[in-house]
Amino acid sequence: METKQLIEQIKLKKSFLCIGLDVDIDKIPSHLLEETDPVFAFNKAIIDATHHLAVAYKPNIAFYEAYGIKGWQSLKKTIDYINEKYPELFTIADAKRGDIGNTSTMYAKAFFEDLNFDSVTIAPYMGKDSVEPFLAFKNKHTILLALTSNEGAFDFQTKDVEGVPLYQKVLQTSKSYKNSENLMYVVGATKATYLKEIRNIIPESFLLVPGVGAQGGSLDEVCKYGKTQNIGLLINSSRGIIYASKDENFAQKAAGKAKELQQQMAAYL
Ligand SMILES: O=c1ccn([C@@H]2O[C@H](COP(=O)(O)O)[C@@H](O)[C@H]2O)c(=O)[nH]1
Repeated sequence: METKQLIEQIKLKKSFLCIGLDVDIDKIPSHLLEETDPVFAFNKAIIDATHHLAVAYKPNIAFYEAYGIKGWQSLKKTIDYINEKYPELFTIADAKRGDIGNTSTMYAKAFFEDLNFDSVTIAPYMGKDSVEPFLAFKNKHTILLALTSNEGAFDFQTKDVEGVPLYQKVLQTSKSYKNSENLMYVVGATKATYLKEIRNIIPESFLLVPGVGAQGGSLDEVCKYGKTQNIGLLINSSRGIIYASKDENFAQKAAGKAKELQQQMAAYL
């Protein structure tokens, strides 16, 4: 998907909500366990109930890999369902990959060609030749970890490197990569105050912002410091939406939680 289509959807839906499909079989309603593929049944119900309130969906790949072949099949069915029924939705494989170039190319093929995601999250630690194979794909987006939402972000990401914090070095250096127009970045909602500095370096790039809801980040703070003219934000909530209820009406309850966030977002559009 081209960035301009994503921006059109944000304006149309008055939403920059990304719903995280982090499906833990122990947390889904028990009646779904009778289905042939409970994870897909859960995702399908959540997507059908919330697609008008969100512009993006982000399955975290760990939640599928944890169930082996079955998990990968559930992931494939989920992405195929979105691409066929709701092609206007932006899809993110939260996989945090990155390796030597030869291997990164195969990761890129897996997520962009075989699964047909619009974007994938990448760890920047191995540098330019580990990121550029992802950037080579037209109309696909590489979402580089910049400043993550967890406490451990302070172990390395904020440490000084040649006079600037490492996360700022990642932002600056990545701008020189080939096809850098295909870059987006991850910045945690729990680090909202850093967004002012971040916007000085990357004024227009889209940011994937996890950490509202279960991790306690504030949507208003993120918008205050990180919003651009085109919004430039995809704010993710996973557990806070998908586990709103364990009852038969779980999808409607999830839609209620998504609507709360969408209405907050509408005020900025
Ligand atoms: O810095 C980061 C990067 C990725 N994540 C992922 O986002 C979701 C957040 O889930 P919640 O349930 O809304 O807390 C999850 O998949 C994380 O692995 C992140 O939280 N922070």
